[in-house]
Amino acid sequence: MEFYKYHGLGNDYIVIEPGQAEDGLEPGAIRRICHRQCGLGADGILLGPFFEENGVFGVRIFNPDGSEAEKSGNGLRIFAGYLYDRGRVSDKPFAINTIGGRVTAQVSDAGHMISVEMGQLSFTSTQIPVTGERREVINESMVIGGQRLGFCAATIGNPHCVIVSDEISMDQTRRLGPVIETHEMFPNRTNVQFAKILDRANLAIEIWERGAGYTLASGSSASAAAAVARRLGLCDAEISVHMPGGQLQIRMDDHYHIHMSGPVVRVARGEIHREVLDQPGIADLF
Ligand SMILES: N[C@@H](CCC[C@H](N)C(=O)O)C(=O)O
Repeated sequence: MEFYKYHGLGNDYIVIEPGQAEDGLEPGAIRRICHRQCGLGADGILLGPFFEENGVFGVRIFNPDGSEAEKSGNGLRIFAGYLYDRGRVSDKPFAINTIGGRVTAQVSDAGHMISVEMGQLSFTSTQIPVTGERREVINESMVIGGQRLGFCAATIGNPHCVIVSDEISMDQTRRLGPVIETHEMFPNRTNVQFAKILDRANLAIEIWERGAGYTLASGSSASAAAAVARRLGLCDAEISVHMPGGQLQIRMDDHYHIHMSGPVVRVARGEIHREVLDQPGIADLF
């Protein structure tokens, strides 16, 4: 099975064309390929392009636990870079369909910089989804491990829970992230961001990704955290989001249509051996 690997600020994805995985990619195969020790290792797999109406490119996005994500900011920037490298798009804007909605991508600097119009972010509980009556999920609280945490929730196609805090750390994110990800308030689970406001144009986040765990960067997480910071009146409309893997630039209008841009790096291309997919037991290790 031929693969291409890229990363966006340390958030790494494998691109596989549908023709290379004729039986599709079942969750066990995804877990084996993404496994850091026994497979290729990745924060997810991008299966595409699927060609849809009017030449729009379609992609399916899988998490390393085998679940399917509706959207991924870095995943989409990487997929756009892949299409550019394969000569399927130029430096003009083009559309990509995800199950979380259509986005517009644009490649620049010979495939090193990629921007995506991510769509419109919403804070509405029924869209995210968050349990309970329909409302905007702003400044709510929950008790996690005996600690009361204030949070906001949002969707840009995939769900996010943003906790604004004066102190953020990898340890806290690794400890509380999985508990919040699977909290009963979030029936589809959630991505989690701990966010520290640096000033009106800069925000730092630590990320726990649904289905992937602790990651160095996430485009949809950066979008959600920036939108929450603006909604709370703490930041302006153009924000640099600082993550352990580097920075993404986020810009939004008054209706939370999000524009994101940042770098993508080509890592490798090659062949995934059949025996990776045949390893018994590995699929349960995630
Ligand atoms: N890395 C991503 C998000 C990938 C999907 C996420 N784990 C989910 O399940 O929603 C990004 O850059 O946005």
